[in-house]
Amino acid sequence: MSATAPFGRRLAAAMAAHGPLCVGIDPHPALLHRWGLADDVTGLRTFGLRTLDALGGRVAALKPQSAFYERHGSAGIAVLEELLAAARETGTLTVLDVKRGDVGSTMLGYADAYLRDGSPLAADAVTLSPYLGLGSLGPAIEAALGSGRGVFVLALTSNPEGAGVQHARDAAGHAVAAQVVDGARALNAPQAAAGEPLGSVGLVVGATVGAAARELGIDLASVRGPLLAPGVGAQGAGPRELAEVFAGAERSVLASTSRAVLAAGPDAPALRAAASAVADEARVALGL
Ligand SMILES: O=C(O)c1cc(=O)[nH]c(=O)n1[C@@H]1O[C@H](COP(=O)(O)O)[C@@H](O)[C@H]1O
Repeated sequence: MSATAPFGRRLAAAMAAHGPLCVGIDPHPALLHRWGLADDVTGLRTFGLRTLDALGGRVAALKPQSAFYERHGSAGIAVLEELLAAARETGTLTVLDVKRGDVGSTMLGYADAYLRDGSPLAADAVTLSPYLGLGSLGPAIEAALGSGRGVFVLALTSNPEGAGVQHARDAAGHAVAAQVVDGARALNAPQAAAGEPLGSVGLVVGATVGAAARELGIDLASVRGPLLAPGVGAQGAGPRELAEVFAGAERSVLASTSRAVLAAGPDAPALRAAASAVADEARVALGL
């Protein structure tokens, strides 16, 4: 499939081929230590490249967590650039987890950094935060859609603190998260009308959020875009939670886990076995 095919189409094909799992590359200091690596840029580089080597071409997507690269300064960013380039070579989809959100004029800068052909930090998709207003993300969303890339906008996050903001309702009783969902649905409408299996504007909906979507009157299936579901594994969600949270929207779910798989490393077969077990559980839970 061409690299410029829409992100949603490319992701749907990767999920059909490898199962509905994204593995996060989160080089926590404790994981570097566990893998027998130093908490420095050499350790960081080895950690990411070994994970890519073990899982590249075997999971639907890999999600490097920018924070753990940024904590090593510019040398850490260079390692992230190398990892993204190596993933591009293997054809493995990358979701760069940066959770950016700023005024529109500044979003242009982030769009250029992460969503432009030829940028050293270009990924297939990025995570975005809509709390300066979904409309402020416009420049990044336009850049993504114009270059066959995608975005995942935070809607219902996996952390317990998210509810205070995301469940808040406006005077008409419409929850903040529901407004994010409405925006994503509208942005995906042209791709849905064109018959794409998934739109390129995804949402983040934690696998830990329980009945929140239903209680807030949100129809997740109506988004017609991918639903990145972190919280699987270390944050406590498993197959039962995936089935409960995403009932009716199963085909859109990209379950996401980081530490639960990474802790099986650094041995490549052990990493593969861990990822494949979580992918199988997710597939069964979602009835796919
Ligand atoms: O955007 C994300 O991926 C994300 C959103 C969210 O609501 N919750 C969440 O945990 N994440 C990210 O997903 C990863 C979860 O890692 P584990 O808890 O180790 O599986 C981290 O990189 C988080 O920053």
